[in-house]
Amino acid sequence: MILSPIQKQIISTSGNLIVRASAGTGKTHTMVNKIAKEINDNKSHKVVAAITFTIKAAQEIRERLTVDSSQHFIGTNNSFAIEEVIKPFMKDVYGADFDCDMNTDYSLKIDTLEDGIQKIADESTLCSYNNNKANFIFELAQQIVETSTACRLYLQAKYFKIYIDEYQDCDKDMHKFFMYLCDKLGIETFVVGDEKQSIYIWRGAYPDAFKSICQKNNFKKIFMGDNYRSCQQIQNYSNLLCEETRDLHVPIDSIDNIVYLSATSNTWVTEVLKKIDASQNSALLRFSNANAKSGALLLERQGMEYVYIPQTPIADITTDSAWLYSAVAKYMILDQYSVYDLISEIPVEGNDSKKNVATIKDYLKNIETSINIEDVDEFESKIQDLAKYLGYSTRRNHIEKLFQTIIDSTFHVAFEPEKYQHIAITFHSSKGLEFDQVIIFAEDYRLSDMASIYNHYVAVTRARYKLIIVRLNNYNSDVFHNNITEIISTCNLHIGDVVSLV
Ligand SMILES: Nc1ncnc2c1ncn2[C@@H]1O[C@H](COP(=O)(O)OP(=O)(O)OP(=O)(O)O)[C@@H](O)[C@H]1O
Repeated sequence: MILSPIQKQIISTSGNLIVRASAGTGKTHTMVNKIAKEINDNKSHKVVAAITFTIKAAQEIRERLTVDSSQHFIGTNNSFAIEEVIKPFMKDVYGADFDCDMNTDYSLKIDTLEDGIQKIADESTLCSYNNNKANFIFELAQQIVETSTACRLYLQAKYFKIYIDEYQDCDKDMHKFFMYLCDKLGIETFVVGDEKQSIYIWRGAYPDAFKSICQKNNFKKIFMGDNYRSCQQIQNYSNLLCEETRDLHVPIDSIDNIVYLSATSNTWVTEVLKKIDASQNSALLRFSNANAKSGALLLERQGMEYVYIPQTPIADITTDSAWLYSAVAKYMILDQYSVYDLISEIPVEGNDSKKNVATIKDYLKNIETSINIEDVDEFESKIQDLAKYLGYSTRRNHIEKLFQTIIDSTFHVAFEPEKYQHIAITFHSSKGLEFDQVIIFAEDYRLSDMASIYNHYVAVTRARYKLIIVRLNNYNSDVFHNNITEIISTCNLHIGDVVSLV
């Protein structure tokens, strides 16, 4: 892929930099190229930290990097705070009692920093606050970095640059921590994100933090607006949703790529199927799993095979063994997933895994045998053997969820959604994905606040060339309709100028 001039400019800009990147602008591609270049140019012994929100995104960066990244930290924001600050330096601030191995379990809740610290002392477990607007891990990491000289010297001596992806999803505590590393410790920082794609405000994400970096004098700013994914009409529609991008609207001749379809709950399926090209892929994106599931069923009944991609029982596990459950499930379910794939998922940021392939294979064979005889006790003990070998702890209820995920084949599609041409999922799980055609429902986006507008923006920008917005005859759809009409009218346009009304 040839880099665009703006992508090249981002790669060659040194120093602190914030990139505001609209959907489909190739931000991951650009960040990976930038990291590779700056690692190559680096003449010191120092390394970089590439920080993302999910293990999957971190793996994607590691896989895409064309340079040796084994000495560098590539991992999630939480693992950075835990592995680089809390685990090594907690004892420096809170005493030798904290020189211990720590697990994480974010389903365990506490109310205060003191309670959380006590939990670490008593159970060696890092948990999370009941109040999801506050972040225990990053509050603790902040305390440690501010108090421990050794911690500060360590970070300054080790890192020449920190890259943070999806910054709009950072909460206040993460933002404070990362800005401390940048402003107080002088570690060069690159952040990329898009406030318009902030779909986690409900769980503490604070897009104003991202916007506030744009006001900082010590950061250069670049805006990426060229969407390589969506056709011009879909770009226009998405750009009209937020004030900052409204001036990117480009007049076009045809408005057939977005269909705004009024229907009833009895007629929408027939009407949608008239507009969908069966030979191209498509996704039905809904707010709730229940609606995604029932929508897929209705579409399927009328002859188009839509596969509902469910949330698996293991998806809500929040301990640090979560990756292991997911990897074991993939190993058992997917033909193409090998022991090497499982090993590549071990979250050992900055270090190559030293685990023995043959040993892991033996453990996996034992697990497979226990599944074949459907013996959950035996399964538990075999999972425990593997987890212990890899240095992880397990819980009975999590193992039961894993067992259920593997033996109930209805969950298997969730491990290879790309195999299916037409899928139905929640729009939260569509983040980062793209489809030729996307079907959404007006009732899922009231557009009465920024959180709802951002949700709509993310869903809309998943589409390459066709977007179908279904307007059912109900109150929420009417609220959507009134708000979208008003938003579009602020640009002196009428809804019929922007979408094709059916
Ligand atoms: N310079 C380029 N030339 C052509 N295509 C590009 C270029 N950069 C990115 N693309 C393509 O644009 C699409 C969007 O890229 P990518 O998924 O990396 O964007 P993104 O910014 O991460 O998107 P989002 O934030 O919406 O998930 C991809 O299909 C990618 O291959």
